[in-house]
Amino acid sequence: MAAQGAGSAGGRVVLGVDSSTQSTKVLAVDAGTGEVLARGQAPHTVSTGAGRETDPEVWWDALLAALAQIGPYAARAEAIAVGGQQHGLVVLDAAGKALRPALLWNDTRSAPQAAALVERHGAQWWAERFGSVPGASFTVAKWAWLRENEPEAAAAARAVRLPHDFLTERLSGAAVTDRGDVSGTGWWASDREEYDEELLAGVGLDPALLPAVLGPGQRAGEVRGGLPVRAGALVGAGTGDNAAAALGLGLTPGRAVLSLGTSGTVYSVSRRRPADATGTVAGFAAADGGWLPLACTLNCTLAVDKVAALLGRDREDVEDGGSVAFLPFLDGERTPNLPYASGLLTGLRHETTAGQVLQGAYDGAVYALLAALDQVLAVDGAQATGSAEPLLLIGGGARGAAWLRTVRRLSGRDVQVPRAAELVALGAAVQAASLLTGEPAAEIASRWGTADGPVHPALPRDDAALARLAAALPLASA
Ligand SMILES: Nc1ncnc2c1ncn2[C@@H]1O[C@H](COP(=O)(O)OP(=O)(O)O)[C@@H](O)[C@H]1O
Ligand SMILES: O=C(CO)[C@@H](O)[C@H](O)COP(=O)(O)O
Repeated sequence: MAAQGAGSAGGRVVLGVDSSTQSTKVLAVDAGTGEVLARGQAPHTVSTGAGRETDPEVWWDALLAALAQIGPYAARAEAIAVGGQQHGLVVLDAAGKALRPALLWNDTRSAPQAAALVERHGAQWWAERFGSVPGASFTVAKWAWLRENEPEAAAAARAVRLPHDFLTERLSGAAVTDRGDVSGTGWWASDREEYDEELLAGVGLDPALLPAVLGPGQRAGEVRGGLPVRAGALVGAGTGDNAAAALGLGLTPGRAVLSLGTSGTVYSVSRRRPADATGTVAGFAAADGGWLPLACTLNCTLAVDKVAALLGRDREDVEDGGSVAFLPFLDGERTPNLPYASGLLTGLRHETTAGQVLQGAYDGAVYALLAALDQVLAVDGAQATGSAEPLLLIGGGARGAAWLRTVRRLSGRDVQVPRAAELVALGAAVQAASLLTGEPAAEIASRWGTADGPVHPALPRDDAALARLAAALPLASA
């Protein structure tokens, strides 16, 4: 499609979708100004107990429900794109029906398979070839788990997808993914930017079952008939949720994002391909052609909300002081790689208050993310000039005063909170608008002012709290 530029964008409607762990959000956005015209949201159900699973039909129904909430904008939209939770394993039959619920990124049952894959090839091999050392979250470990535990489901698979691919295919009929999301599978070689057939053969996955990988700016196709979105509207390639938010923010090297949602993530964009053999920093690809070094935790807003509920307190009802160290690893942990860990509370005294325990959970939830911040920024290396720039704080937790104060206290950095609340959906809308007008995504994000918002000045860094957490960590690994 020929580039039309900003002038042609005014008054035209694009849709951005965020299909994350807990819910689907849809924004209808004016492609010219970035004004959010309407918003829809519908919840997902996630299994509890040993695993974390969601039936992909739940995502599709939630997308339809969220679209129903945006009134006439669904039918008016000229383009749509989907940002989705990363890594999830979706196995489909020949008719496109899920053979079993999707195994989600925060399902740690695949930890032994991840460890075996790293053992088989070595961490250095993984880092150099794939940019990441796979942990339990990576799709390749989930596929290995499925083959070992439910071989009949693996054998029956006629298509293997990521969550956002599943939705893109339902919208357009196209079996595609993008380089951002595919980089979290563990079977896409980031050094060559293609599926790694040797690795796929080793894990018994036929490459024919995988979607085609679209490059930046490529489109998946058009919306098929019979859906609430106008038939013929353009469908973007979509991407993983973190890559979508980076697109939405118009992120440039040297600026870091801290996202507080079901997962905690810290990331930046880089012109250099990441290859961290320690496994702390995952070497994802960005949706615009660059790279997205990222560290991710399993225990963030849900863990802190759970602790608040256990204490019978509002999530904002925190108190300073005291001597506790709280590692809220309620779901096991990914950063650091402790999939079998559980929550750990140390330093309790008679004078400890419930508010201090709750504050301890906040501290423990951001500790590892802030520890990885410099490593994430270092990937772009000498060219990264803006490491003193404010941290961008996004995700549901960015709406909370206690989260904001915790990040300022433990990072010792200025923190900027974009006024735009839904950066993943907005990033998907940026991709859709870029497809429609032919403008680069970064120009659209800049015109829309997506990162604009107040900057909260740094607080003196609470080194005592950080030291207590550092001392507690070896106990969680025991
Ligand atoms: N006003 C708020 N203050 C603090 N936390 C909030 C607020 N609103 C939502 N949250 C948190 O945000 C989380 C959801 O964040 P979100 O980024 O939407 O998650 P996800 O993308 O993983 O589905 C909830 O678990 C909740 O704890
Ligand atoms: O696994 C990762 C990143 O590698 C997670 O960030 C998922 O992409 C889920 O995101 P949220 O639902 O928490 O936004």
